[in-house]
Amino acid sequence: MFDPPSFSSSPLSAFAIPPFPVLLSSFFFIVMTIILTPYWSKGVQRLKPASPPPEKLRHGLVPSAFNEGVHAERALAQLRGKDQPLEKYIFLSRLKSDDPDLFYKLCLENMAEITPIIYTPTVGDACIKFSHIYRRPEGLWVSIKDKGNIKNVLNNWPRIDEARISVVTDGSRILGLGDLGVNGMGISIGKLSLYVAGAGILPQSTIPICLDLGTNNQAFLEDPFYLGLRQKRVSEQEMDEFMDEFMHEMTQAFPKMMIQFEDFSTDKAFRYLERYRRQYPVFNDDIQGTGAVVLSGLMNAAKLSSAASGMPLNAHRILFFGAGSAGVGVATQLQSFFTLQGLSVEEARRRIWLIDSQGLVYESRGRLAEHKKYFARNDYSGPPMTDILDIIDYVKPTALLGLSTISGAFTPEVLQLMAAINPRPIIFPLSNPVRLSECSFNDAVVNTNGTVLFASGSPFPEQEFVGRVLYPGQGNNMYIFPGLGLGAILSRATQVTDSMVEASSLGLANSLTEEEHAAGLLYPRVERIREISAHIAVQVIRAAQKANVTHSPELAKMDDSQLHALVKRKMWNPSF
Ligand SMILES: NC(=O)C1=CN([C@@H]2O[C@H](COP(=O)(O)OP(=O)(O)OC[C@H]3O[C@@H](n4cnc5c(N)ncnc54)[C@H](O)[C@@H]3O)[C@@H](O)[C@H]2O)C=CC1
Ligand SMILES: CC(=O)C(=O)O
Ligand SMILES: [Mg+2]
Repeated sequence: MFDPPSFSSSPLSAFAIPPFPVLLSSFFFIVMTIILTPYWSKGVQRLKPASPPPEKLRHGLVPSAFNEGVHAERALAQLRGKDQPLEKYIFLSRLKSDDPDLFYKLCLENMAEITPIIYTPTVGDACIKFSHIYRRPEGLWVSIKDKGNIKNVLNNWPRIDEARISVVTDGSRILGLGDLGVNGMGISIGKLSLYVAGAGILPQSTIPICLDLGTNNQAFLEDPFYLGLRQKRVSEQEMDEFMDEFMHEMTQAFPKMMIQFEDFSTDKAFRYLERYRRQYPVFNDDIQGTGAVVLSGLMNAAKLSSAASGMPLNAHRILFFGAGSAGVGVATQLQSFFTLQGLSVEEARRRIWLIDSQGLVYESRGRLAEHKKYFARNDYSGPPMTDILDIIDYVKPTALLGLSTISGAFTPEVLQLMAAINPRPIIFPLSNPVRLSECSFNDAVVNTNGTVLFASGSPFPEQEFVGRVLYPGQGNNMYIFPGLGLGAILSRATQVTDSMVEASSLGLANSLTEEEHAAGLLYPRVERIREISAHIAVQVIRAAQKANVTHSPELAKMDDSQLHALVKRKMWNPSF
């Protein structure tokens, strides 16, 4: 019998000289490796999915008549073929993870159609059902159980060096829907999709973050599908300790990160904005972003209203229905509407009235929450005034702004009374989502005989009235945060100052085209969001430079047109 040669019989066999055939084949292998390596490595590189692979390599992997342009139309037809908004949301969410370029191409080309699906109002339903429609991980989850170990959780993020912007929620007040616990992740995801679509932020530099600090939503605690901790919300002290660690570790793990706080319940919204805003680049979208977007729309509306009434701009009277983080945030920002007209800050404060769940907010009413004190009236001391009609009669507002979450609170009588005292009443029902809006556009048009200057938080369709088409404005912070965030990132701002927020608002207000002004719009058309965000980003960068909070000396040397060109160049575009 032939015995195969043994190379392993002695401990030194690994060093023994192999027989000739083996030597020959090894030599052949080495030569071929040297010759072919450049081709193989090129081939491997060419197979990388970073840029679309050449058509040749796709041969056989796609059907013969496949064409990207037609495929985009196909995807849009698939989207439109779905009946329910939530099905559309799920379809788009899947598309975003399968093919981000196609997803963002569709967003950019169909902003007015897609924004209400990935954002308000549908994102509200998606958040309510988030634990039921959940498919795959997206974003970063940090829970109270991670306290003391947050650093390691953050370091698990796969693209740590690229991270530039995060939207952080604790889910305690999602839109006007209350405490949705970790289901709030949907709002962080939705806002960041708008950062990408609206301002060209690189998709891979965004991190949606949801903090799991328990929930007081009993139905969720009992729901077997609920994705969060089964415990009530932690105490204020425990949350403070958690937040201090979280914010510190965020800046350690992601030193170039801008942080947007989103949909924290009112007490926490004010608390954590105040606690961190001078230490980290952070802003609160509900307080500051909403303030900026409403200031902008109000500036445009007040001009039209004053043109009809002859009333000077500084004589407007603003009544807020709702005095939470959004109401008080907007009221604070609106003071600059009056100071820009020459009033002192104190005079500006006196142009503003608040209503909360107990009626008109005034000093002698009794104990007031801290955030309401600044705007509490000292010129009324009678019995509590609780009826909105009585309050309108007393204040005689030119503008009525709703941030209350009370659906239908602006009844036909309220709207008619506003129209009776103003040739062009300003009515902004800003609560989200649509079903919580204080009134619909149709109600506002009909009950003011078409004179209303209208903006809502969620979108309403345009209306025909007496042979004219009337357009509703969308007074939503989505017009502000993409440009504000982009400006802050590009200037490497160390803080988001009040002046940067105000600059974003003025930038938005003066971004309307002549055609938009002629159509009576209060906000630019959403299809122009990229252009608007670029314009806002330039104003924000300039404000950051003036406030001396930037780390980008090269931008300071540019004139405005160079800076604008740079901002546009920096915007990511889907390649499809
Ligand atoms: N359009 C936009 O861009 C934005 C809209 N919002 C919306 O604003 C709404 C309020 O948000 P937050 O201020 O954070 O909520 P919040 O719950 O802190 O404030 C609600 C306010 O409405 C008052 N209110 C409740 N019931 C009332 C009643 N029956 N009569 C009079 N006042 C009543 C409350 O006292 C409270 O002052 C939400 O629907 C949210 O979606 C928030 C941020 C941005
Ligand atoms: C739009 C938004 O931020 C909100 O409704 O909370
Ligand atoms: Mg919000």
